[in-house]
Amino acid sequence: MTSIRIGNGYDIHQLGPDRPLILGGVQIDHELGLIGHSDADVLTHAIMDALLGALSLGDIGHYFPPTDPQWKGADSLKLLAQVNQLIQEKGWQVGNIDSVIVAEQPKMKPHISEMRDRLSTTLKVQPDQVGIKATTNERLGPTGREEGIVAYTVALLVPLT
Ligand SMILES: Nc1ccn([C@@H]2O[C@H](COP(=O)(O)O)[C@@H](O)[C@H]2O)c(=O)n1
Ligand SMILES: C[C@@]1(CO)OP(=O)(O)OP(=O)(O)OC[C@H]1O
Repeated sequence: MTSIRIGNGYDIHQLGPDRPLILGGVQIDHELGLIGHSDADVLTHAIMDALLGALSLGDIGHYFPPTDPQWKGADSLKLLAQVNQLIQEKGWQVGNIDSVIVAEQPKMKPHISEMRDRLSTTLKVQPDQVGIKATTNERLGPTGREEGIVAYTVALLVPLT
């Protein structure tokens, strides 16, 4: 019987005007926001894919199709709560997750503590089980040109106790 499972997740969303910038469930003041069918919370999407991937359960598009009007403007933290429920029903829980946000602007550092609080509450774990880091892309490529924001996540699952 396997006693740990690992998964990884990646997502990218385009930046544009007249959209909120929501990352890890936290709305951040910025002149541009992320474009998507849902609230386009790229960090929470990467986390969901990492959790699903750890149990070979497919990806978020399978559970929340971007073609389904039900998910228009969806609060991604609510989707994460559903994914967390699914992994718990399968007998697993989050051991820890670690994410990187790639964004030229704005500075994430002032918001990371609140993101960790919101995500850990949703995942029913402690904030120290949710790592979030940020980096610029040194002005290189689409993220460096501020055309979008990327997030990567690695997740470790342990048996539910
Ligand atoms: N959107 C961002 C990007 C970076 N940070 C913080 O700045 C540090 C330096 O970033 P470099 O890309 O120049 O290496 C990084 O370690 C983060 O602490 C940030 O808060 N928000
Ligand atoms: C959660 C969903 C729901 O439409 O969000 P989107 O904003 O479409 O974002 P994307 O990461 O392109 O695909 C995931 C979707 O399942």
